[in-house]
Amino acid sequence: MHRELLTNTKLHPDKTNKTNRQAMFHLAKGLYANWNRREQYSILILGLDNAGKTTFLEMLKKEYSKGSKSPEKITPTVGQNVATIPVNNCLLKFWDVGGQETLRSLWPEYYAQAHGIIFVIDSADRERLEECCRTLKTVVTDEEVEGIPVLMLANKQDREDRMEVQDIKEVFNKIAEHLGARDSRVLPISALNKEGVKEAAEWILVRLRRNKANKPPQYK
Ligand SMILES: Nc1nc2c(ncn2[C@@H]2O[C@H](COP(=O)(O)OP(=O)(O)OP(=O)(O)O)[C@@H](O)[C@H]2O)c(=O)[nH]1
Ligand SMILES: [Mg+2]
Repeated sequence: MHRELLTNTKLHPDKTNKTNRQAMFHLAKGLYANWNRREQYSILILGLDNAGKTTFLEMLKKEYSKGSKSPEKITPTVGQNVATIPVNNCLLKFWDVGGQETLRSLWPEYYAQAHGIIFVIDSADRERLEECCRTLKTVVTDEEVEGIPVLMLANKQDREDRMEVQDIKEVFNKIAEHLGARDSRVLPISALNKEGVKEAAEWILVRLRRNKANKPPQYK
């Protein structure tokens, strides 16, 4: 019986070669696919309406990939804008959601999937600084956001009526104390002039990678 089976399964030398070649091909294909897979992190862009979130995202697209909207075509976000952008051999999937007060109740829906948060501040909007602080506090004290890196962007640095970066840092670093051991930073940028945009993406990517063991990326 065994002998019969063996005899029956004995392959013709040509067939063996073909089978081996096929196996090698599939192995190589699998290895290549795995080797070629990139880490993908999701980043949530938050901040009050008019802070410059969508402008920041469009400028990121301009910096790292093709096809971005020109600033004059950007309108207030009612739903969400999603863009996956390749940065330093990784993929950053940005979720830009509307900042109007009525839309902020939707933010927590995104927390669970976020590997990091970018909070955009309008450096020229003194009147809403208090509202901005309150909003950020609500975000960073949410337990679903616990442990993930938070980058605060003091945007619109090109405006003459902007608040001093040092003053903004003082206010927002106090809130960042809530972040405990988490990585956080205030960076000055001008989304409109594409200044500081690349630095922001690189800063957050380093922190996302550092936090990889706590919140693993997806592989794409
Ligand atoms: N001067 C200046 N204006 C900016 C800058 N970034 C954005 N703006 C302007 O601010 C306004 C609002 O920008 P958006 O990007 O739509 O703001 P948003 O945060 O996405 O707003 P919502 O979608 O309503 O939450 C637009 O008129 C932009 O051109 C900047 O760096 N400097
Ligand atoms: Mg927007």
